[in-house]
Amino acid sequence: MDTHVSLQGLAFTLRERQVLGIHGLIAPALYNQDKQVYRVMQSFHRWDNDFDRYLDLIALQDRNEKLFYRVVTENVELMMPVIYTPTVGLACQKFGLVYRKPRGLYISIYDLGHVYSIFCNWPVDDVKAIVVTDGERILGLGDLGAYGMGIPVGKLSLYTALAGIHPHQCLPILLDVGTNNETLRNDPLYIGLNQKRERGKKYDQFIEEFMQAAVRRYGENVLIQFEDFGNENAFRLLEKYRQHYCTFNDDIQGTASVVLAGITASLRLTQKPLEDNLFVFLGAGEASIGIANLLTKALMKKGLSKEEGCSKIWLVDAKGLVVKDRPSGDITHEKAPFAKEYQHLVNLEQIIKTLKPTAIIGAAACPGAFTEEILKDMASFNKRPIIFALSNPTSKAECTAEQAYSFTQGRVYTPGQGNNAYIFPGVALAVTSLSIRCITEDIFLKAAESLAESVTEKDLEEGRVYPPLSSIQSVSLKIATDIATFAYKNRLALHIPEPENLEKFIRSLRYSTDYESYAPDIYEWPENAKQ
Ligand SMILES: NC(=O)C1=CN([C@@H]2O[C@H](COP(=O)(O)OP(=O)(O)OC[C@H]3O[C@@H](n4cnc5c(N)ncnc54)[C@H](OP(=O)(O)O)[C@@H]3O)[C@@H](O)[C@H]2O)C=CC1
Ligand SMILES: CC(=O)C(=O)O
Ligand SMILES: [Mg+2]
Repeated sequence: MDTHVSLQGLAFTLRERQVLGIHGLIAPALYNQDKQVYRVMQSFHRWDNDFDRYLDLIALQDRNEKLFYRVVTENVELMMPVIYTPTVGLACQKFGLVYRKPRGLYISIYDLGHVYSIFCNWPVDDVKAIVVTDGERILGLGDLGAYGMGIPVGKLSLYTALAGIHPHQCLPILLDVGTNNETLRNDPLYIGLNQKRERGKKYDQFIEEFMQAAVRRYGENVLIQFEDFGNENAFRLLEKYRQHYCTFNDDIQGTASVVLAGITASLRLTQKPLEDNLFVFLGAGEASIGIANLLTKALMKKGLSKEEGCSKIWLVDAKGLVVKDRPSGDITHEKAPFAKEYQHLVNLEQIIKTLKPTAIIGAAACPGAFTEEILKDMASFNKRPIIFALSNPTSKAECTAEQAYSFTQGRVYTPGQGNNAYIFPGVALAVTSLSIRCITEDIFLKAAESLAESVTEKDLEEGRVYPPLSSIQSVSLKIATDIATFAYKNRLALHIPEPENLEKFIRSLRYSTDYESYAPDIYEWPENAKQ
């Protein structure tokens, strides 16, 4: 009963209320969806903090999904920071409080051997996209174990809100292998397994079984987006599965694409060709290595060799500058191509003074690492320094936009959010609409080009290197269409016949927030209920 009553609420017509047997169970007023939107917005603005707004919105998502997506799609700039970063970070930290109605599947290490049967408990048969996490590196907040479920839920909400992928075709999954976060394990509200993280062979078996079960249940075309896995597993699992499954790692590949797009757009302001730039990354993890690799690919497209491309990119990790033969040894396989023959500097201010980069990119979750001195130095070496502070949530950012503007003596512009949310919904839309089974690096390069093209001269004048969030739905559609065109040219799209007009085809598949009719309405609306 409750499901029916809340599904459309006061927007049920009189006839629908009678046919469904819910007449009298809701107040007599007949609302249309516009009026419901008005009520939601009143409620949204009543709160004085975003966490309460988050709770309000996810309660609406549970109650009336179409209304939820209508308000989010119409108010992306206002609502994205609430249902996604930065508020989703806080929501994950407090997920024991947030957890009411489970949205998505929880599969634990104890389900090893029967993971497929857990998939079969999910009541939807035509899932097209899964976002999965094991909760080990939730944004820059570290290991949040089962509390990490907020991330797949938030990401998939954007699949629908930004790309129009049907919500019932999206499945958030939390793989619970324990947590090494002792505070959480002692938290009486914790909802996950109270044990340390499983690692090694058993973990790998679990992931393998998960991948196989996902395909067995939903077919080989099901998209599996890895999100917020710990560094060690993220790279390994991407390498292991990228050729054989329809999968990508958003933190590595989606981030790479969004940052490459931002850099490409920035070059229109600095008027410096890509190959004349020098990049220093703070952090040499999933985000930084992903960006560095795609940037190298873009440099190679400009005619540089791989070595020449890598020579433009310097990494700084927890042990300082990534150089060959440094005392601590440990240059991982991913960092190795970027390790230089150079002295081992550890202090970032000193590194910046010595290397004089044109661009600095922060993805180390070290708040405030781009100090006043670094920002001032960047402004002294460059007329228009390129500064990306990527770490999430905002409390972990290397600097604020305001600091970047004031310490570089620049004008104050409208800050944007350099977030992979500009990329993954468009990629997912192309992949799920046209059955692209292998998501290659070239697809992320194409997505970056497409996103950079969406940046207008007006955006640049206003200091934006990304389109405004208010246009992100049309940007996602353009990215999807450009990827689709590329995929057909390169025999990556399996949907046949190839649609004549790709944009029209993709658009036609998109989710509508209009209500379904549950019964033909034989009654006229009373005059006083009309809007
Ligand atoms: N804006 C966006 O779209 C995205 C933002 N991010 C954000 O980027 C951040 C990093 O994510 P990710 O790369 O996946 O995380 P990882 O855990 O993979 O990498 C973190 C990196 O930071 C380095 N690091 C840690 N402490 C220091 C320090 N004191 N000085 C220098 N380097 C340090 C680590 O060094 P070492 O290798 O030595 O351990 C590691 O290389 C997070 O805050 C995340 O939210 C991530 C993806 C997308
Ligand atoms: C945005 C994102 O994916 C992250 O910070 O992990
Ligand atoms: Mg992430």
